[in-house]
Amino acid sequence: MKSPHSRGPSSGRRPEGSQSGGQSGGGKSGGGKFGGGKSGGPSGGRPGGQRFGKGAPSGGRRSGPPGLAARELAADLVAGVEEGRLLDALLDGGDLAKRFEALEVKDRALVRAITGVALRRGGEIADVLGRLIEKPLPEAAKDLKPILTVAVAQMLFMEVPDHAAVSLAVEATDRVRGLSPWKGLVNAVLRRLGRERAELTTDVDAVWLNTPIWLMQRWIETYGEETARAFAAMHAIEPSLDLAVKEDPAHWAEVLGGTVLPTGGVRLVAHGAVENLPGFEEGAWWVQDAAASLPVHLLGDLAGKKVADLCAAPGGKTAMLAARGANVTAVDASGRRLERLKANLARLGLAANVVKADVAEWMGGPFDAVLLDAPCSATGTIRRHPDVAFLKGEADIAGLAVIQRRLLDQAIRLVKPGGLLVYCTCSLEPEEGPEQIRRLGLIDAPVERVPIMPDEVFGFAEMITPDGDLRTLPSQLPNPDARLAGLDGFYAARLRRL
Ligand SMILES: C[S@@+](CC[C@H](N)C(=O)[O-])C[C@H]1O[C@@H](n2cnc3c(N)ncnc32)[C@H](O)[C@@H]1O
Repeated sequence: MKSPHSRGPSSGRRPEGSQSGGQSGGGKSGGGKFGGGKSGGPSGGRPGGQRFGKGAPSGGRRSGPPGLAARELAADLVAGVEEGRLLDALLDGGDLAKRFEALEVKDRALVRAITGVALRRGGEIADVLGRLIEKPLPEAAKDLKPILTVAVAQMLFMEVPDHAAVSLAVEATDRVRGLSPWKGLVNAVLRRLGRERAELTTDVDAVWLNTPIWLMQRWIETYGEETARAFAAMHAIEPSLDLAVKEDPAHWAEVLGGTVLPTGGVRLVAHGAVENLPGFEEGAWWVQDAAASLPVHLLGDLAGKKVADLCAAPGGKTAMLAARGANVTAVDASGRRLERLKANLARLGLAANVVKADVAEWMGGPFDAVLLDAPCSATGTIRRHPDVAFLKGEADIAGLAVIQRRLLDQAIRLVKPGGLLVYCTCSLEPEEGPEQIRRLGLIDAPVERVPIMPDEVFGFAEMITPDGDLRTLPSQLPNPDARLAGLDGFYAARLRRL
C-alpha cells in the first residue's frame, strides 16, 4: 500500500486564480493517495511503522516523561494505519491495544485526539513536512515519519505548546533503536516549523490535500464540487458524540450536557472515554450516529413483529429494533463482532436471537421485516473514522458492490410477501446505494420501492432523493458550533416484497 502521506507530482497549494485547487491541482498523483503537495517528503512515501519498544511489548519499556507514552502510541497507531490496518482493529487486541489499555483515561483520550488529528489532517501535515525536509530521508530514518507527523499534528492543530510537542518528539526519537542520530534533525525541523508556521501553511487547499484524489473526484462527479468540498471540510473536524437513548432523551441530554436531536438521539461534544459517562454502566444509551438511527425508523411499527437484522454486529440497529419491541434475529458472519453485539445487548438489557452465518447463504424466516446494513466502503463515516480515507481504494467499491448484490438478493428471499425490507449502507458511493436498487428493477426482482416520506425522517425533506430513498450527507445538520454539526453519509431504500 502507498503511504497515505505520499503526494503526487503537482502542488496542492491553491493555484492562482482557482477557486478550489480543482481537479488539475489535485491531479492524478501517479499512485499517491492524497492530493497535491510537494513531492518527496520525509519517508519518500514508504509505508512505515514507528516501533517503540519493539520486541519488548510492555515490561521492556522505560517509562518517560508525562505524555510521552501517549505520543509514542499515537505515532505507532499512525504507522499501523499507514501499513494498512484499521484503527479500530489496531485497538482491538494485540500489543498496541495493551499499551492503550495501560494508559490513564486522560492519556487514552489524548492518544485518540492526536491520532485523529494526524489522520484527518494527514495531507496538510505531509505537505508541511515536505517543505521542511527537502530531500527524502534515508531508509534508516523512515521511522521518523510518524514521530514527526504526530508532532506536527499537535503544533499546527492542537492546543499543545510547541516546546512540549518538540521535546517529546525528540525524546521519542531517542528511544527508538537506530534513530538517536536523528534527534538533532527532529529538533531543528520542528523548531523551524514553530518559527515559520505562517509561511509554511498559508495558501494551502486543505480539502484537496487531506482527501484522496480518487474519492474527491468521485464526489464531485456525484454531488458537485461545492458539496464534495463541504464533505471534505467536515472531515477535518472531530465529530460530535451521538447517542441513541432507550428512553427520556431530554433527561439524558441534561445529565450529559448535550442536546436532543430532531432524530430523538442526544448529541454532545466528544470528550474522553464513553465508558466513563453517566448512563453507560446502567445501559441507558448506546453510541450511534444520528444518521445510522434513521433506517430502523423506515420499518414503521415493529412491536411484536419478527424482524431479521442482517449484518448486525456490533448491534447498534439490533438494539434499536429490540427497543422498539421487535422479536429480532441478528445475523453476522463475524464471531468476534457478534461477541461485541452480545455484550452491548447485555449492557442495555435488550434481547435478540444471535446467529453467526454468512447472510448470502443463510436460510431463516420468513420475516415480517428485514434490515440489511450491508458491509461497504464506509466513505460516509470518514468524519468518525478518518483511517477509512487512507485504507479504501476505488477497487474496493467495485468488490463490495458485488458482495452487496449477493446479500441483497438473499435478503429479499427472507421477507414474507407484503413485508418490508430496508437496504442501507454508510457509503456515499452510488454503486453501494441507488445502483443496487436500480439493478433490482433491471432483473425484475420481486420487490417494489416504497418511497420514504419527509415526516418519516423528522421532516428532513433534503434527505430524500427524487426516487424516494434516504440519502444523508456529512455536510447536513449544520450547527454554529462546528463540533456539533454533521451526519454520517447514509443511504437507505425501502422495498416491499411482492
Ligand atoms: C456496517 S457493519 C454492520 C453495523 C451494524 N448493523 C450496526 O448497526 O451496528 C457490517 C457488518 O457486516 C458483517 N458482514 C460482512 N459480510 C457478511 C456476510 N457475508 N454475512 C454476514 N455478515 C457479514 C460484518 O461482520 C459487519 O459486522
